[in-house]
Amino acid sequence: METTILDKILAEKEKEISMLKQTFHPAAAAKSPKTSLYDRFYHSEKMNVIAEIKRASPSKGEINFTVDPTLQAKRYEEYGADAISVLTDTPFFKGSMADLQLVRQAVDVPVLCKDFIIDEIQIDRALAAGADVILLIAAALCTDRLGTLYSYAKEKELDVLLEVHNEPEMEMALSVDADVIGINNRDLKSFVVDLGVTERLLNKYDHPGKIFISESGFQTASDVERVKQAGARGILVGEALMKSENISRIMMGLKISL
Ligand SMILES: O=C(O)c1ccccc1NCC(=O)[C@H](O)[C@H](O)COP(=O)(O)O
Repeated sequence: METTILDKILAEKEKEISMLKQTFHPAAAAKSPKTSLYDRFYHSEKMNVIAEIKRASPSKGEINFTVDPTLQAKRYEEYGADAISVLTDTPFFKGSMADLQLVRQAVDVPVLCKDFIIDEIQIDRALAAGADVILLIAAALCTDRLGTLYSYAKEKELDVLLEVHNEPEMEMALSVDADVIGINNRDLKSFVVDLGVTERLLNKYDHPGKIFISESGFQTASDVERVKQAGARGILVGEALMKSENISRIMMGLKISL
């Protein structure tokens, strides 16, 4: 079988985790009580925007190497971001946990540690760096491990954005009773981005109690309108914001009324 980029990323993560187990010793990091992502996003009257710090990606190469994460995060918050996602993977996205720490210090909105989490120690590290939310990707885990890591994060009072891309992964998310489900429009194996993925899955799975976030590929207000019509209450946007010289204008287009 062909090795995909996700396979390569996960192989790197295994190495990173072995190193981490030798070097990182989690102190009992206490999380300050905050409104949950679910409650925030549930009550909002505008499309919830998770704005991403994304220096590079496997599909696009360099996006913005020279970004100042502190300044970028402050701009995102000022122009209405409801949460900030920080890509902390280094080999493939050129991000770091240091980026996450800087963002944490700069803003009050929830901060998402966007990484490829397959082990509890990565959750401990995200918590220690100040994350409020972690990403779990169904495509990277079997259902049992997904459930174990989901419960582990929740026990530590972290919110979880559980990412899916197709029907079997949506079934996994529902089986662990995830309350915030991300639908990635990008196929992590082929890199094809299609907003129709959100439309198809939300047409099929009608779960009024869940918050659905549509991820990847947003450029214009009409893109956002499409996923709003499908039932998404939030979007996750990286490249369009990272490449823009006018974040305020882009953000205005994204924050449509719900
Ligand atoms: O973006 C990639 O090339 C990529 C490749 C492999 C795994 C994950 C990848 N991206 C992570 C994301 O899901 C996006 O950063 C996020 O949804 C924002 O997408 P965009 O607005 O299209 O930059």
